Amino acid sequence: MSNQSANTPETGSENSFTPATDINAGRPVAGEAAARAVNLHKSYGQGDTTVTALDHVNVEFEARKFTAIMGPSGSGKSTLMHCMAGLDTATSGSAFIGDTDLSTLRDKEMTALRRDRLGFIFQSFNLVPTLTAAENITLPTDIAGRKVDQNWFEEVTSRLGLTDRLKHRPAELSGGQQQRVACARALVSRPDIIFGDEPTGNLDSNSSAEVLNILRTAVDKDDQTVVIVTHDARAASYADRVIFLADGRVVNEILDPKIDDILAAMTGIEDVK
Ligand SMILES: Nc1ncnc2c1ncn2[C@@H]1O[C@H](COP(=O)(O)OP(=O)(O)OP(=O)(O)O)[C@@H](O)[C@H]1O
Repeated sequence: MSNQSANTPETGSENSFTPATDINAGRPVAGEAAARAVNLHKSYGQGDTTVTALDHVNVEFEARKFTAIMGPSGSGKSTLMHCMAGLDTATSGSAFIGDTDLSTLRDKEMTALRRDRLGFIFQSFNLVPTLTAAENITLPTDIAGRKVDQNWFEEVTSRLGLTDRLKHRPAELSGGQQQRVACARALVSRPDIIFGDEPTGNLDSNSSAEVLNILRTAVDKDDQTVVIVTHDARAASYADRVIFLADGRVVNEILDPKIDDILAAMTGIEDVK
């Protein structure tokens, strides 16, 4: 399927975008789900001051695909990603990684799952300033007490153009290089799923394209699953699928997204609000 939502055939035709809620958006994916939210609900506060960040979300993230999550500010994107990645807990409902319901895990099991199966890339890089690039990249593997796969380390760092930067500390690297170090750190342990929260948010367009190409390659060549939150239609156009949130609900999705379709969908959602 190309260039249109599975359920909103009008998406993508010029001037004909209908900003209606797509009731099937977030429906079960065709292939195996690497992660899924089942009736996931997250609220903050109580009584009159309750804020609903996620409103009973059901969504699947297909294995070996690149999914982008978009939506207006405050629509629940980061909350969804953080609940899916075990970095935050939902008020009710379940977040699954593969067949594992995260709400059933004890702290130690959650730590092991995050370490063994998930990779993270954040907007703010989150590198340790006193360590070199190489040390930052291998830190999670070192902490886990595991041996770094040296061939894979060399492959990843060379693909990321970091070979001659490995002895530098973060302060001696550009923003784009620091984000590539953060990507290498997420890739080097070969996680099943890489979650990125605005992974290109602090980068110029060249560095953004590099990082997005790396994530695309992780899916196309290395059979990994990538899920990112982004505000940037260009970044989202690297994905196989974009899901759109509004007010804590999945309201639309586009498969094989093109930039214009993404922009039209975003405008539609903002107009409805
Ligand atoms: N710790 C918190 N306490 C209270 N409300 C919160 C908290 N964290 C998030 N929220 C609220 O939950 C809602 C969803 O927030 P979230 O950060 O998931 O949105 P977002 O779509 O990622 O926004 P942005 O694009 O601005 O980063 C917002 O209304 C936000 O104000």
